[in-house]
Amino acid sequence: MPDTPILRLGTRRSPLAMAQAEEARARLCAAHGWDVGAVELVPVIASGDKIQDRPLAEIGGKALWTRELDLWLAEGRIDAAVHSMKDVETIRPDIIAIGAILPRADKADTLLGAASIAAIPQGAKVGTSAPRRAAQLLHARPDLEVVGIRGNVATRMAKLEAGEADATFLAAAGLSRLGEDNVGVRLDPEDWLPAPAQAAIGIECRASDERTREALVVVNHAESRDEVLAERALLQGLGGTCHSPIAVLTTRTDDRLTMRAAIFSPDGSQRVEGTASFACDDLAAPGELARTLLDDAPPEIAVNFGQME
Ligand SMILES: NCc1[nH]cc(CCC(=O)O)c1CC(=O)O
Repeated sequence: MPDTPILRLGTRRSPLAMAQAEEARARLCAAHGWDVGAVELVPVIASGDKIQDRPLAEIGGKALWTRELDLWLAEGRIDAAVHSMKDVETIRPDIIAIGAILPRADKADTLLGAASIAAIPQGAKVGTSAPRRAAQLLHARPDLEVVGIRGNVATRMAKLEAGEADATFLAAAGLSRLGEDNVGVRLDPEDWLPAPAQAAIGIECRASDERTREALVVVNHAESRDEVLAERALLQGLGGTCHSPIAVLTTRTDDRLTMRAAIFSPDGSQRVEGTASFACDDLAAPGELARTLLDDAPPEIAVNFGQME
């Protein structure tokens, strides 16, 4: 093991964050031929991890996951930081760059507690704090009751066992990265649209740090990056915040992306959907799709859009 690591990689401390950081480390070491000691994992406690009992949207949004790691990056205490790109704000500080997007995993959500959305018993309680999952569910099943549920994957599964809810959702990617591949039912992303950037792990660094940028670009997965940047451009165009129910599925054929996006009113009663097909590096096209969706959106939807984070 080298005495000093080549790269100090910051991460949140939850089991899922640590698993993602291990994956990032393994890919970096394999790509560069480094031994495992070359990448030091530096666990940092995020504000979002300290507050577990209130919905994320209520306590300050996505910045709760990035603020501490951003600070550690800015101060040079770490060289890079691993994130679930789904949790990273659309607009980032200028000093921070996305150095790599790792190969994206399964974008699907998993349903726990019922065999399908249709099979959830009439009037049942479904636990989720995600505006997209709540609105998409109520759109299909207005009879159901959505109850807030937060915490890491293990906590949420325990809350389901304890009867706090009859069913809940977890991202298939998170479950699989925790080795929980055999729980629940995978919801086909064509029918149940995922969140922007779901299942994508990003590694950020200081924009000015050429040495780290060169180290990270080697593990960048170009196709995944195209999708993630396109979905983030859609979010930016929509002025979406953590209160905005936004669902999107991007698929690729050769060098073109096809994006299907839907926005909802929080109670699911209103839904607007649109599709666009564009060259994989055309980041203006998702912005245009966003404008089309907003033009069609009734006030019940629009109220949660068109804002900055
Ligand atoms: N909202 C929390 C969150 N952020 C990232 C994941 C894991 C899935 C991913 O990598 O996108 C999860 C858990 C979940 O949604 O079940």
